Amino acid sequence: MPDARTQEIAGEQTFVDRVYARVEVVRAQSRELAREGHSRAAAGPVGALVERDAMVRHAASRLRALDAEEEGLVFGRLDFDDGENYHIGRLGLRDSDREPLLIDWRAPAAAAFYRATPGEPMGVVRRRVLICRGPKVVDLDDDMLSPDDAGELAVLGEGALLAALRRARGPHMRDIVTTIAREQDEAIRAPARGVTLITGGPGTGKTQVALHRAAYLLYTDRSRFAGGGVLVVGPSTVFTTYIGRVLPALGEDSVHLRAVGEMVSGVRAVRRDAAEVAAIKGGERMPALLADLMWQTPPGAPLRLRLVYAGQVLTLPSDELARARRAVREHAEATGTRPNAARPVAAAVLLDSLWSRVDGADFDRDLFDDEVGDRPEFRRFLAAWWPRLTPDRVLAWLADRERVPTGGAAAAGALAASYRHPDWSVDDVPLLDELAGLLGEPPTAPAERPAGTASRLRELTSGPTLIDWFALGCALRDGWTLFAPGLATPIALAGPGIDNDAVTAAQRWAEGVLLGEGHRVVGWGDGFDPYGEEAYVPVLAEPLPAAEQEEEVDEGETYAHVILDEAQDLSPMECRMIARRARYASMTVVGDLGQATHPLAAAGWPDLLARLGRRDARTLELRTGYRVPRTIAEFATRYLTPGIAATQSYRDGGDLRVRAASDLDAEVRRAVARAPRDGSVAVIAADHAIERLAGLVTRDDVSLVPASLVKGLEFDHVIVVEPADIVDAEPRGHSRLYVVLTRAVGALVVLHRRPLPDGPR
Ligand SMILES: Nc1ncnc2c1ncn2[C@@H]1O[C@H](COP(=O)(O)OP(=O)(O)OP(=O)(O)O)[C@@H](O)[C@H]1O
Repeated sequence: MPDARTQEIAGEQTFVDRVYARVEVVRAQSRELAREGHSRAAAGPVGALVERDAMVRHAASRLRALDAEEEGLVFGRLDFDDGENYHIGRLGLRDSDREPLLIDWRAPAAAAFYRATPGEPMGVVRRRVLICRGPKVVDLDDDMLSPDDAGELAVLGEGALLAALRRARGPHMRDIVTTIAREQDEAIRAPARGVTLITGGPGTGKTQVALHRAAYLLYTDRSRFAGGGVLVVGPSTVFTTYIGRVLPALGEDSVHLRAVGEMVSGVRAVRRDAAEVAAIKGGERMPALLADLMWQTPPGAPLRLRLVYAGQVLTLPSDELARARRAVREHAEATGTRPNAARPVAAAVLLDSLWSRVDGADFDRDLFDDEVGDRPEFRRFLAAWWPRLTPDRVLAWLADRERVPTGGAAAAGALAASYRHPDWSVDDVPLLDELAGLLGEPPTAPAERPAGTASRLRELTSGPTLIDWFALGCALRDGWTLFAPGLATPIALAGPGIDNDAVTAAQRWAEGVLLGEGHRVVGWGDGFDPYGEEAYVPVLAEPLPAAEQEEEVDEGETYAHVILDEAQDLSPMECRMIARRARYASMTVVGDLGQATHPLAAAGWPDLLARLGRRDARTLELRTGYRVPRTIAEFATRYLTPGIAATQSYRDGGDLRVRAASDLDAEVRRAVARAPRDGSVAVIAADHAIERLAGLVTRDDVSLVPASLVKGLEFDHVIVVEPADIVDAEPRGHSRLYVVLTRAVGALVVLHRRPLPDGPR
């Protein structure tokens, strides 16, 4: 006769078998849908494409979700006081009658699974965690929530939680969907709008909450968040790799997960600059400094312009060219024109200077502009004197002390030295991003610009909006066709039959549009439309003053929700880079001021929110630490910044060994050799010591990690080498050591030859 528990397990197994059978049916249906979608597209007309895409996308994502959830698909059950019960799983499923079979953990009905307590049972009498291995139920963990049955429970699902915490850590973080704690659930399900600030000490589950929140938001409003995009930003590539599997395991692969060093496409920076350099690059003065730098004379620009016109030698010497460059900048800044769009302005200013040197009243200014402006030698000079600038090209000028007022010689030297590396640092990335916006793109030249229209189009391409063409076509069809800036297709058509009134009306209308773009039309002339057909093109006057122009909105890469992990460390420049992508986004900001190590880390959360351009946030605090056992946490707390509350460890015990050693290298070798073979092991030391230690850490299964890269990571067994070196390496060395000492899940070995550092004052 099987005991009651075995019977219960068997009962749950029957249910889980039903779920898996249903999964197979749905999987087959999804495959069929995908196949059908493909065959319809192969056979059908173009119109079927849209339908096909929607079908295939839906089927594919369903299939992916089902594959990802193979393990532990069903993990919970709630029994209510009215006799009802239902099961909770990683995804929602209906049976063949469309009745709910399994409730998605993110659904409102599943919230009670994480939140019901004996004091506030929410109608739940029993909360059951199913412990499964694949499709097999191996154990159950019940909480009876009726006060009569159980009294006060310390923690819901304690058995399952302890089992999860004791499990050896691997190279990747695992999701916690089975054991989310109540305070964590409140943070995960907080409303999407505005800013949600989630704080808590090391190991309180902030990263887990951030990732589960991303999955939750996508579940609650998929069209908004999948369409607009969700961005999760982490401190390093090591970190994003470590957490990279959690969202796919939760069935979400549409979230953009990026390290700060990977926010600019084409750049993958992993190296951090020394604190003094990071403090310059990340600082509030940098935007103004870059905005000045980009107008400076590019290295290698020609120093003199010499031309012969009508037998006269016209020369612009270097001081005149410097004056001209200032004039271009003034004009461009007044009209909101960015450097890469300002070459036509540069051409006009140079032609002005050259014209002022022409001797004789018989020459015509327009003819002069057209003739000289189109000369190859003038074009070549212009391209060299006003080259197209790229962010990396301008950023490299920061290494030139003559150009950059950085303060002391030591700081300037350190800044210059930072650019001797062959690669960019993480601290350079926000600067590259800022410059990309500041420099702008050059106006795209029409494929074949008809001769003689150069001067007419010149001002069109120098305004704040890139204008490729603005033309009124009258030969393309019977009527008129109006083309707007940058569009190859017409924005308005009229016809049939061209009469003068219609053309005049169209011109007036076009002039109104152009005025809105900040240009005054002084006449119309012959030109070509985007198809190369003859058309009227507007002859434009100077752009109107900037104040009367509409502000340009550069959409760039933006998201519907942005989640920032380890946000305490974001410098002002990093915040600007993120804020540009979060222009229309709600945000989740996650961090711990006790782990702030960046030299420009914000003094407090209001300060950080202000850097992000936000003011108010709903704040949720996580108080229980799930990673670090108490003994280790207490040791680490001596390096915690005064005034910040220590985290309460959920777990007792922990294995802490602090050993003074006269032969540190021998001690490191010994500690590595003795480290356990199961679970993850790391040796952590000051960055400058890593190369030396590489020869001592000979086991492949032991990671050697520089202190600057351990943020957000965890290991079962941690060996910390020479804490005093870690503290001395940077201004916020105590916080760095605090981060290092809070990485251990099971055991911490601290090896030192120098005295252990004192705590911060
Ligand atoms: N409810 C939970 N159930 C099981 N494990 C949990 C739970 N909450 C947190 N953990 C585990 O605790 C560890 C720490 O979580 P996490 O890394 O999210 O904390 P953190 O607050 O981001 O830490 P840090 O600030 O040090 O980076 C992880 O192994 C995580 O899986």
